Amino acid sequence: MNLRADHHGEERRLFLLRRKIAAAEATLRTLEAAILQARSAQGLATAHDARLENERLLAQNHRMSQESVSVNAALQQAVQAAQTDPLTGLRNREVLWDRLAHDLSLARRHGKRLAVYFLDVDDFKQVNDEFGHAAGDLLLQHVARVLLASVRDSDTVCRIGGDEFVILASATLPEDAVQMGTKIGRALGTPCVLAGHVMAVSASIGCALFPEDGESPGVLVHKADEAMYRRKRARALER
Ligand SMILES: Nc1nc2c(ncn2[C@@H]2O[C@H](COP(=O)(O)OP(=O)(O)OP(=O)(O)O)[C@@H](O)[C@H]2O)c(=O)[nH]1
Repeated sequence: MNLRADHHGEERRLFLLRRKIAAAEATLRTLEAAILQARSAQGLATAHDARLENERLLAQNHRMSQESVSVNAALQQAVQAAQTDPLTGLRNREVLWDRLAHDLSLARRHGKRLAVYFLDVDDFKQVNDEFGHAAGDLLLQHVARVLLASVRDSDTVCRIGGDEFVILASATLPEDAVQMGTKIGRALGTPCVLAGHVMAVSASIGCALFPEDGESPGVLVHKADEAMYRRKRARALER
C-alpha cells in the first residue's frame, strides 16, 4: 500500500472541496448582493409610485374643487334667476310669499308691525299704446328704481306681474305705514324723462297692516289688493 500516494490524493480532494465551497460562498454573496440591490430598487420604485399617485390625487382634488366652485356658482345663478324679475331686477312673485312668511315671523317675534303695500300703475296700458312697449318697459324699470329708493334695505320690493308691485316694510306705528305710502306716491309722481317724453307716474296704492288687518300672508296681500282697488275706483270716479 502506498501511504504517501493515498495522503496526496486525500489532500487533493480536500483542496478541490474547499475550492467548491469557496466558489459556492462567492456565488451566495453575489446572490445576496443582487437580492439587496433588487430590494432597494423596488423600495425606490414604490416611493416613486407613491409620490406620483399623491401628485395625481392632489391634481384630481384641485380639479374637483374647481368644478365644485363652478357648479355652486351656476346653482346660485339659477336660484337668483328663478327669484328675479328679469325686466326690473326686483324679486318676483315666487319670492313674495317666502319673504312675507319670514318677515311676519320676525315681526311677531319682535312685537313689530309689518306693512304690506299693493301698488298698481294707473293707465299703464296708455303708455304702451301711446309711446310703445319699450317705453312701457322703461317706465316699469323707473318705478322699480323709485320704489327701491323709497324703502329701507331690509324691506322687500317685488314685481308680481305686469304693472303690479308689492312692498313689505316693517313699521312701528300705523301712522308710519300711512306716511310711507304717501312718500312712495309722491316719489313716483315726480316727473321724469323716459324715452324722450316727460312722464309723471301715478299709481294706486293699498296697504294692509300686521297685526291689525290680518295675521296670515294670504289675508294681508288680499286686503292690500282690495285697498288698492278701492283707491283705483275712487280715482276713476274723481275723473
Ligand atoms: N311694457 C310692458 N307692458 C306690460 C308688461 N307686462 C304687462 N304689460 C301691460 O301692462 C298693461 C296693464 O294694464 P292694466 O293694469 O290692465 O291697465 P291700466 O292701463 O294700468 O289701467 P288701470 O290699472 O285700471 O289703471 C297691459 O296692457 C299689459 O299688456 C311688461 O313687461 N312691459
